[in-house]
Amino acid sequence: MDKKIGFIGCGNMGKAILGGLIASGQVLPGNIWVYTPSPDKVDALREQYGINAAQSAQEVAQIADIVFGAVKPNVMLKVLGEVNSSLNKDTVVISIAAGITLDSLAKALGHDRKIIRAMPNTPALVNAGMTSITPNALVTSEDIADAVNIFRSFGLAEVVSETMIHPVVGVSGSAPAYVFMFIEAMADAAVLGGMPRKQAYQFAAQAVMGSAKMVLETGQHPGELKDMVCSPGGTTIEAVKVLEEKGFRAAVMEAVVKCMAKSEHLGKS
Ligand SMILES: NC(=O)C1=CN([C@@H]2O[C@H](COP(=O)(O)OP(=O)(O)OC[C@H]3O[C@@H](n4cnc5c(N)ncnc54)[C@H](OP(=O)(O)O)[C@@H]3O)[C@@H](O)[C@H]2O)C=CC1
Ligand SMILES: O=C(O)[C@@H]1CCC=N1
Repeated sequence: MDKKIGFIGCGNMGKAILGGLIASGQVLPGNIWVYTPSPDKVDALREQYGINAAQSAQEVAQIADIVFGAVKPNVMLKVLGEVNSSLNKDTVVISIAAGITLDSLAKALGHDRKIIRAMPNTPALVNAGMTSITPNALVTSEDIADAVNIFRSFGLAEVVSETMIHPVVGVSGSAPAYVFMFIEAMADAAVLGGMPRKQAYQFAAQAVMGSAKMVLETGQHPGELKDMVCSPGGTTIEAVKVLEEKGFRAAVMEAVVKCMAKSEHLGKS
């Protein structure tokens, strides 16, 4: 793609997108402009990836065809409002902020602006991201195809209606955090069993990745795949019983429900 891509803000999530995009070869580093308020952080990104360090958010807005707003939700509308007059007529603005609706983005940017609300996740950095894309009515099918290509260059991406955004945050945007906790806990137990820590993380992470791949690639129900592991009178069913007794599934569901509720609350505040 020869479009110019801009990042206003480039912390944990912005860096994951930037790193994934460059690794995919879809966009050349020379076609990417990044601004963050700390010059040393932009310089570090320029050294690591060879991108252009912008002096201001306005500079990114002037140059880029597609501008990522990758700042925290509490400053997103202010930051985008301040660069609005620097954007070109056809620029597509992609906000990745949790809880910031297309409606509030249009209020900050004007109702004639092409806006996409996206919800990515940090595995973008290792080519395994999952992103939802929700365009407003002004975004053309060509712009949508560009956005889908960008997000698919480092994982999976689906266009969804804005009503799906809270489940998306719960089941993919925030989900890496719960999965990392699960990996950490399994590895801690393996360490308790005598395994060296580094090896424990490798075994736990590979088990999670392999299991996820089986769900995605076999099309079989997760319960069926679980049953395939549980030998009668074996080791696994002992572990499964404890997870059921401790309310593992209910805890995960409750956590995701809380996450969705917070996403909804952010959208109203
Ligand atoms: N982290 C995640 O897993 C996910 C995050 N998101 C969304 O991504 C967004 C960013 O989150 P995350 O990357 O975690 O946050 P970070 O705090 O890691 O990054 C925020 C970035 O914004 C920059 N920034 C702060 N103030 C301004 C400003 N006034 N103008 C321009 N840039 C500014 C920061 O620069 P500096 O460091 O120089 O202050 C930093 O680069 C949020 O809206 C969040 O909802 C969405 C999906 C997943
Ligand atoms: O915790 C958050 O608010 C952001 C949104 C999704 C993942 N991280």
